[in-house]
Amino acid sequence: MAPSAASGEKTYRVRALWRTLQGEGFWAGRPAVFVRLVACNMWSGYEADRARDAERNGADCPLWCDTAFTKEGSVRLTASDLADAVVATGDGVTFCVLTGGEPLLQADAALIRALHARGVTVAVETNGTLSLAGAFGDEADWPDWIVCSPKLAAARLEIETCDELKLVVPDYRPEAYRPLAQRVRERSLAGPLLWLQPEDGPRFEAAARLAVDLALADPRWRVSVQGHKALGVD
Ligand SMILES: C[S@@+](CC[C@H](N)C(=O)[O-])C[C@H]1O[C@@H](n2cnc3c(N)ncnc32)[C@H](O)[C@@H]1O
Ligand SMILES: Nc1nc2[nH]cc(C(=O)O)c2c(=O)[nH]1
Ligand code: SF4
Ligand SMILES: [Mg+2]
Repeated sequence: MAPSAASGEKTYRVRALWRTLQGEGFWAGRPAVFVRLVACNMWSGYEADRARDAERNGADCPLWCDTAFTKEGSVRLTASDLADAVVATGDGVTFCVLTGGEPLLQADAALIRALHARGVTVAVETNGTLSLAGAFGDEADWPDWIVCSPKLAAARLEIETCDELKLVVPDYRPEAYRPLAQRVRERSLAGPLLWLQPEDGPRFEAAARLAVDLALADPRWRVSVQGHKALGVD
C-alpha cells in the first residue's frame, strides 16, 4: 500500500486494500478491489465490547460481525492516493467495493470522483444507518452500486435506496424490512435483489436452514452464500 499522507488534505483511514472476488450477493464471483475503511457506528471492533455495543446500539451484529476494521495496521490516504492504490492493486480490475466497518462514516463525493476519474466502478457495502445524500451529496456522486445490509430497525435507517438488500439471518428478517425491500432499485431483469445471508459462526447450520426455508416460502428472497469463504479467499 502507498505511504500515509503528510499534508493537511482530507485522508481516509484504510485498514485493508486487496484484490479478490466479490463473495456475496449479485456480483459474487466478480474480481474486485476491496477497500476496508476503519471504524463502525455499531461496534468498536474490539472483542471485549461485542455484547456492550450490541446492547448500547440496539444492533445484533456486533455479536457476530466477522470483520477486523479497527485502526491497528491502518494507513491514512488522500482520495487521489487511495484511488491510485485501487488502480495499481486492481491490475486491470476496475470494480471496487468500499466496505468496513461502516464505509459511509468516511467515504464521500471526493473519493467517488477520484475513483470515477480513473475509470473505476464503485460499489459500497453499508449498514443503512447513514444517508447516501448525507455522505455523498448529489446523486451523481453516489457509488454506482449500493448494497445495504441493515443492522437497526427499519424506522431507524437513514439510507434512501439501494440496489441489493441483504439480511443476515436469523437476527434480521424479511418481515421487518418490507418498506425498504420496496425501495430497492430494479435495474435489470434480475431485480429486485433481496438476499438472505446465513450468519457465519457457531449458528451457521441453523442459519443456513432458515435462509433456505424463508426463500422457499417467499421466493422474492434469494440466499446469498459467502462464496469467498467457501473458496478460501479474503
Ligand atoms: C462487515 S460488513 C461491512 C459493511 C457494513 N458495516 C454492513 O454491515 O453492511 C460486510 C457484510 O458482511 C456481513 N456479515 C458480517 N458478519 C457476518 C457473519 N458472521 N455472517 C454473515 N454475514 C456477515 C454484513 O451483514 C455485511 O453484509
Ligand atoms: N471476498 C469478499 N467479498 C465480500 N463481500 C462483502 C464483504 C465485506 O466484508 O463487506 C466481503 C469480504 O470481506 N470479502
Ligand atoms: S456487520 Fe457491519 S455494521 Fe455490524 S459491526 Fe460489522 S461492520 Fe459494523
Ligand atoms: Mg466480509
